This record gives sequence, structure tokens and C-alpha cells, in this order.
Amino acid sequence: MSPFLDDDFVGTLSDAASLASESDHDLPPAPKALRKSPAERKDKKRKRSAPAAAPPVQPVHNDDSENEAGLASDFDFELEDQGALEDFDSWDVGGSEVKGNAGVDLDDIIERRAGKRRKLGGEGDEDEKVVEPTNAADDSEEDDGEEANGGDEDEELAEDSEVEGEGFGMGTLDAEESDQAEGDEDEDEDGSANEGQDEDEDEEDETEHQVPHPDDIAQESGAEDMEREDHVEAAKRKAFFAPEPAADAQPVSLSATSDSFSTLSLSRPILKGLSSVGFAAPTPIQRKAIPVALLGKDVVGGAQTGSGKTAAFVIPILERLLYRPKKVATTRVAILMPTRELALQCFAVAKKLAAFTDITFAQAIGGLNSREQERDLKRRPDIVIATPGRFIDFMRNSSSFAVDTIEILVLDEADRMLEEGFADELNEILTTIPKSRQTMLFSATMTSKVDDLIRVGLQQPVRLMVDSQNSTVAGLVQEFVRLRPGREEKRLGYLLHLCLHVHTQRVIIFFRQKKTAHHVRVVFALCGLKAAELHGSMSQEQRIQAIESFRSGTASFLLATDLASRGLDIKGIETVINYEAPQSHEIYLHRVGRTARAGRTGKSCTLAAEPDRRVVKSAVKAAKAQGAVIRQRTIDAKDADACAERIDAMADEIEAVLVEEKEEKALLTTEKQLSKADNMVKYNDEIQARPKKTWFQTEKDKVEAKAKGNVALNGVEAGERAKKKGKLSGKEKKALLDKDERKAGLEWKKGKAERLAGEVRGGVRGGKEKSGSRGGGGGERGRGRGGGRGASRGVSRGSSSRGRGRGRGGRGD
Ligand SMILES: Nc1ncnc2c1ncn2[C@@H]1O[C@H](COP(=O)(O)OP(=O)(O)OP(=O)(O)O)[C@@H](O)[C@H]1O
Repeated sequence: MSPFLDDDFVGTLSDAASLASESDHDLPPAPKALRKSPAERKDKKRKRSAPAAAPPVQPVHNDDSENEAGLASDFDFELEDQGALEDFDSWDVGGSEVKGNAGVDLDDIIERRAGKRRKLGGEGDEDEKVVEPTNAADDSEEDDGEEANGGDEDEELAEDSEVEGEGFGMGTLDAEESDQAEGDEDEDEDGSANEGQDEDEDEEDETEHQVPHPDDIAQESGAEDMEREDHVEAAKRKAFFAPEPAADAQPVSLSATSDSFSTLSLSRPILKGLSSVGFAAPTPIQRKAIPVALLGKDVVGGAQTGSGKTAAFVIPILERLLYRPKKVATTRVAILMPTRELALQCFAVAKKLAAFTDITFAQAIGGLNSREQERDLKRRPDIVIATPGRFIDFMRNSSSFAVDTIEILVLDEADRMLEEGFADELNEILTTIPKSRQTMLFSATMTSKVDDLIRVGLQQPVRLMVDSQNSTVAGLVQEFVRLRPGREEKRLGYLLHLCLHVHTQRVIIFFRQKKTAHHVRVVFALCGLKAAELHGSMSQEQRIQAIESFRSGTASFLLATDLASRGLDIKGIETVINYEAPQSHEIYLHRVGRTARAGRTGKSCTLAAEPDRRVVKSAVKAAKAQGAVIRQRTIDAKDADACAERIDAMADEIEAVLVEEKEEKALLTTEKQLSKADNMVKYNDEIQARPKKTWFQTEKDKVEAKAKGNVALNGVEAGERAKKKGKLSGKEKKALLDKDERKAGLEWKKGKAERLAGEVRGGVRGGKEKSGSRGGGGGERGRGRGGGRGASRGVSRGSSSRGRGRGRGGRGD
């Protein structure tokens, strides 16, 4: 049993120091200890005793033999024993136990309808024919796919369309799509009560049309400007970041191989935890980040998807917490994630790694029972893993949640958290928790834009970038299926063909709109393909169940929006399909990073029509530069057409299923409202007696925040559009079409036919109504700094603190 689990063991800072010199030579010296709790500080003041000796600080291990520019090509994920990892699953969050709002079961509806038709004597047989999925992946690849690692095929993919420009579906905001998307937003599909402002990630689902990401626009803007900017940015970076600790600071461990965790000065309970989940050797980002984080330094870490960033920050946190004062339970660590699923996953991983310690955890995650969470927070757990909305909810409304003791803050998927959508939340959190904290930021697409980072209040952060930025992992094969001009409306036909015959198992398919994901779910169900969907219009229970059914193999396909593009670590995903390219190369990297994780192999397959060209082009270019494997897969037009026809033939049935589903949802909502009203009557006194909650954002604030986000991504007009709740008038639609088209002309190289057609554009536009819009200017990503409460509750540091007396320039608070 770990000494830390002994009931009577109370560690203090001085205990920590002496622990280090205990005879147990396996236990390494203590890392930089955490600040004392307020109670302890008071106690100490009273006694006026000399500060406890700081525990020995470990020099940083900086294995510079590791290739700075790339995930060491020879790095293999080493496992303690292969079987152990097979058992360890990051996404083991007890989802099967999730009860509650299961919502309407689409499969049930489809099954019921099929049963009815059977009874009626074969009517509608057409729809019931299920084509047995066949796995022709290998043939197809050999027949059609050219290995194009730097070869000609992908060259064609990237360049071809530039020449054949006709039919570009660019620059038009399709009116119908726009209306649909708005409708989508307004719907309260499952009627579930909004428990708080924790819809942190829904913004991702509200993507209506393809617009350039500001970063991509930046990429495409003049090279000269960029060069100048690079210089300025480089100078800023040099001043902002602390130099990476030198390689010669490495202590030499004689007892362990240079590759094992035991060289990283970790205590036995942590090593046992690592061993229990099967981690034998640290990954490059872990090897770099753990020693620096143990010193209490701020960290900005970047490494490819699936390279173990979660453990890179969890391990040093656990190690530091082993040396915390324990007399008074104190919440010292907050880990913030942009989505609920990620937070749940991180919670599960951290708990497993801490299995042999007495470190306690709690969740503050949106969509889950907030009373239970509040009860847990009351106990002052050491670590809180949270989504920003729920975190703020507790911060404001729960007297039992103290944040003024937080000493370590982690922002996972930090570049996402720094985006406009989270600006207000982040400001409020950052201005409320103590400034004298250790802050760690991690992402596979970590920004090192200094202005962004200054906002977070980093103090001389150490920048740890493991692989060349924005690269994909070695085990990933990227396929692209080119949809020639005019073939875009057969997109769904191509997808169905792929899923019936090529990528048939453990496939995650990404969509830009929840509506499309849901539509495809109905199509797949009618075709006999087992699929689950995952997007922001589902209750949290439904979301977890969807992941569970995919994880367990009940569903072969997970139809998801970008809600699932970051961080999800589901074992054994074989293929990621992009139904459409995402908005930016960064999101592409996160999406395809759901496969080929932890040294495994995997495939991505992107349907690439003209509106997808910009992102596809960046992906191909980056893959080539990196020497990654890319392939063009050719699907016979006849096959895609056959699938498209089959879907068309199901149109009535699809419609009927959707109508039935809507009716059932309405019924369910009414039932819920009735039971809610019942409860209101029954428990009126108790409800009235509760203190009134203050919300982070009013409905008006939310609309404004959404508009701000839209301005950042889509330009000023789009922001104005988002502010309007109503539908666009015909005149407005036309104005937008014209404007978007003009802009698109600037962004896209015209096709030959278009050039020949000169200014005569009317006919072209007619044929492009269905294409994704390219409209929207490149609004600057200026971030509102307001919104914070400005409450500086920084607590002065005790002897163990990092002694940051300085102001934090540029925080805007
Ligand atoms: N040292 C290790 N040895 C073996 N496997 C590891 C090690 N560290 C992490 N893993 C495994 O690697 C996988 C990916 O880890 P993790 O989810 O932390 O990646 P990530 O870098 O955060 O990815 P993303 O950028 O997609 O969020 C997990 O399944 C995890 O269990």
C-alpha cells in the first residue's frame, strides 16, 4: 500500500522534504511543493516560525537527443505489458451506467415502420432491402488508389481544380441552407432543460456554411506581410518565452533506462499508477513537459494528436500534489476543457493515474447532475476537471466552491479555449482565480501567438513543441476522394458507397452541420448500417450513450459534428471520414487525429469538392512537406450514382421517419413539462427558498457573444446577420449572394469556363445553389477583453510559492 494512503499520514511541506530523504530510495526528491493552504498560512504566521525548507528542486530533464523538430521518428509507445493497455481505455467514463433521458429512439421508429409495412403485405419493400456491407477496401485501393507520397496523383488533386474552375460552388450563402441552419439552432430537440451555461461547445455546431478561418486567410494573404509579421512575432516570442532548460541540466539516473518513467523523478504511487495503465515509457511530450511542470513553471506545450498530452500535464500535477499540506482539504488544481466529453475523459484518465494516491477529484462539467457535482465540490477535492460554463456557474452560485486556493490551471485544447467563443468565460475565470498560479496550456495545434498567450497571464512560460507544428502522425494514411465539378450533389451517394463497401467498421464521420449528421443517421439506419450520432442537439446522456455504443462496437459509425473533433480518445477507430472539409486546417488535423493514436495506424478519407478545396489543398501541401502518405481514391461515378438514387428513392420514408420522430419528441417534451409543473407545485416552498442563481450570460449576452464569434470568423456582416434572429428577406439574401460571390472571386482562382464567361455570371450562379458558401471576409480575430469581473483575488504566496509579485501585463483586467 502506498504510504500516502495511510490514514494517519499527514504530509506537510516539511514532511515532504523529509520524505525525500527517507530510506526508501525509490522515492525521488520532492518536486516544487504547492503553496500552503490559507489555514496553514495563518497558522504559520501565528507561530512566526521559519519557512519550511523548500523541497529539493529537480533539475530539468531535457532529453535533447530527441529531435526538436519532430516526434522522434524512432519513438514507439512502449507498454508495460501489451495486455494492460488493451484494458486501459481513456474513454471509460462509466457511460453504460448513464441513465435518464434517452430521448426518442430512431431505430425503434424505423423498426416499427418496417414492421407495419410487412404487416400490410410487402408494401414499401424497396426501402427494406438492405445491401450487405462488403469490405472491398483493399481491392478498391489497389484498383483506384495510387500511393501518392509526393507523387503525381495528389498533385493532380491539388492543382487540377485550379485549372478546371467551372462549377465552383463558391461564395454563395445558399438561402435554403441558411434557413435550415437557423431553424436547427432554434430547435430544442430533446426538450431537456438547460441546466446552466455549459453549452461551451455548441458554437461549433452552428457552422452554417464554409467560411475561411482567420488563420487560413492569414496564410493566404501576402507573403511579404507574413514575413514581416513573422519577424515581429519572433521577436515577441523571444522576449516572452523562457529559454527551454538546457540538456546538461539532466540528472543521471543509474537505476533506470533513459527511456523509462523512473528517470523523471516520480514517486512510487505515480509510477504504480503509470504501470497499472500500461505506460512503460514517457512519450516525447511527457518527457519534456513533466520535469518543467514539476518545477512549477508555466508551460505552453504542443505535440501531435494522440501523443499523450493529457498524461503530460496530469502526471506532474499528481506528483506535486503528493507533497501538498493535507490538514485542510483544499482545491488547488483546475483543468479546463472545451467539451464535456473531453472533460469526462480527462477525469477518467486522471483518476486512473492517481489510483495509488490519496488525491481527490471532482467534476464541474456541463450537462451532468449539478447537485451531485456541487456536493463533491463541497469536499474541496484537490483537482477539479471542468468545462468553463459549469465552472463559472459554481464559481458564482455555489458557496461551497472556493477558487481562491487554485494554484495550478490547465487549459487543454488551449488554442480552442483562446478563441472568441470562450473569451468571456475565460476572462471571468482568469480574473477570479489567483494570479499567482502555475498555468499550463496544451494542444496539438498550439498557438504561439504571444498576444493570445499574454491574455492567459502566463509568466515566462517554457515553450515545449515536440513535433513540427501542425503535422499528422506517422501512422496515418490520408485519402482524398475528389468530387469533380457538378458531382457535389452526389456527396451523400459517395459517402454511402464508402461506408457500404470500403470503410465499414469503426468509422467516425464528421459533418459541419448537426442537421446533416442526423439526416445521414436516418439514411444509414434505412440502409441497415449501425450508426450513432453525436452533436450538440443531444442531451448529455444521449451523447455519452452514442460514444459508448460506438466504443463498444454496437454502432460501426459515429456521425459527429466538430464537437467530437478534438481530444476524444476512443480506441481502435480505423477511419475518419470528412463528409465535407472542415473550416480550417487546424480542425482537419484534430479530426483526422481521432485515428492513428498512440503509435497505431489509421486512415482518413476526405470527400473533396470545390468548396473543400482550400482546406484540402493545405492538408495535401502539409502532408507532402512532411512526407506523409496521401492517396487519391477514385470511386466510380456509377457506384456513387447508384447509392444516390437509392437514397432518393427513400426520400418519402426518410421524411416520414423524421416527422414521426418530431412527433415523439414533442410528446416527450410535453410529458417532461407536465412532470416539471407537477414538481413545481409539490416542491414550491423548497424551490422558492433556494437562492437565486446568477447566470454568466443572459440570452441577450449569448446572442451578442455569438455575433462576436461570428465576426471573428466570418466578418462584420456575418456578425450582424447572427444578431438578427429572424429569417433573411429575399432582398437581403440576394445582396448576400452577390457580395459573397464577389468576395469568392477574390479568394478563388477562377476556372477556365468562368474566365471565358467573363462577367456573365447569372447562369453559373444558378447551378451552384447547393454549394457551400465561401462568403465572409477575413475579420480580424480581435478579442473582446471586457466581461471579466476584475476581481483580483490573488493570494500572497507562502514560502513555497513561486513568488510572483509582478503585475501581469496585457491581461486587460
Ligand atoms: N506513455 C505512454 N505510453 C503508452 N501509451 C500512452 C502513453 N501516454 C499516453 N498514452 C496513450 O496515448 C493515447 C493518446 O493520449 P492523449 O489522449 O493524451 O493524446 P493527446 O496528445 O492529448 O491527443 P489529442 O491532441 O488528440 O487530444 C491514449 O490512449 C493514452 O492512453
